[in-house]
Amino acid sequence: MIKWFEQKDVKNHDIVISSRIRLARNIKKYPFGERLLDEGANELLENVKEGFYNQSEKANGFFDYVMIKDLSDIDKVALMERHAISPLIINKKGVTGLILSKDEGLSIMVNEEDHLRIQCITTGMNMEKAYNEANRVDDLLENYLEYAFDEKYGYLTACPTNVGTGLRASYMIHVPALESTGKLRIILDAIGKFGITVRGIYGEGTQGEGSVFQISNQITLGQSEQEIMDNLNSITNQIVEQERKIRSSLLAEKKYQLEDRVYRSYGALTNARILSSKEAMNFLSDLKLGMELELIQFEKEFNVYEFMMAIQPANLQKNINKPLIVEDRDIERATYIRNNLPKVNG
Ligand SMILES: Nc1ncnc2c1ncn2[C@@H]1O[C@H](COP(=O)(O)OP(=O)(O)OP(=O)(O)O)[C@@H](O)[C@H]1O
Repeated sequence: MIKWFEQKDVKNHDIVISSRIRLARNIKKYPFGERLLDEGANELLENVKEGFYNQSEKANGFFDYVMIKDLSDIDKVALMERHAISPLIINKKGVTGLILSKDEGLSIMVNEEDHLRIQCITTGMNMEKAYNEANRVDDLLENYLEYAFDEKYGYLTACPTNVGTGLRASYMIHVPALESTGKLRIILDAIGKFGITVRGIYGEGTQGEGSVFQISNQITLGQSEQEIMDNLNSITNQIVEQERKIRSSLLAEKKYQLEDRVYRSYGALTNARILSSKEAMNFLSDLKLGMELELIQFEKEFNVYEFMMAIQPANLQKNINKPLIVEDRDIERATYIRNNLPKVNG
């Protein structure tokens, strides 16, 4: 089955890498957060699993279930690098579980910050699809489990910042033109006023890498799901428009400098013997931009974002099938890229 990030031809796919919806839900009969002890957490996990698999006739064969503690450290981090689980659940002590669709687009994290974190990721700018899918799983679980819900406040959550809809909508964007011209900072400062926040490539507390960032709603209370998504869509459309405008003017005014940067990055990727993931991300970001502006063409089609994930520390170790210390990883990363990057045309 193809993964969510392997799908193509979705709106604004060049700039918007993916759309994500996550719903925070809790079950009424269990204590929230740290107050939930292992016994209750185990029972809750079994309940969720049973509820999900019994009600979704398609679940068997389309979804995998694992306890996070049963995964190796590399597998955990590899899933995080592919955005299937959050950094938080990796380090969380206690009983935590994951139900994950084969395409890795739909997941239910159990006993993360909240009892349930339902997440759907789709490729490109397609929040509606992400929302519909997450909603379907939410309805299915709600048939079986009694959620903690208050008439006045909405869904109750472990952290008050998620109360209400419990919804976070987010777009992962690649904005090299805005970043390199210093305009990104200005935009990011301004969008806070509209209740939108910017996070790094792996969410809260992480940095942007290779000009990839995530923008999401901060407010979950006092707005409907549709309002939250409309607000984020309108800001994202403006960011996409600005990024396109700057790309066009760079192309018109600094084509050679841009072309030079793209080819230097290609040169480094195909010749370097040691590459950190940060360096590789920056070079790949230049290639992505170069391809989209038709400054560079490859002999065969390739998805730069998929490549960006493949060279992250844990996924790299999985791809070459051996554990490595940092120094060796940087050498293997350079080798992996040299061996797998397609050749340029002409
Ligand atoms: N648009 C997106 N596409 C792919 N992955 C995403 C996207 N947005 C967020 N993620 C991933 O979701 C995970 C959690 O991100 P983040 O911490 O921002 O969200 P959260 O679930 O809302 O958490 P919290 O409620 O603790 O703030 C991270 O691994 C992040 O990379």
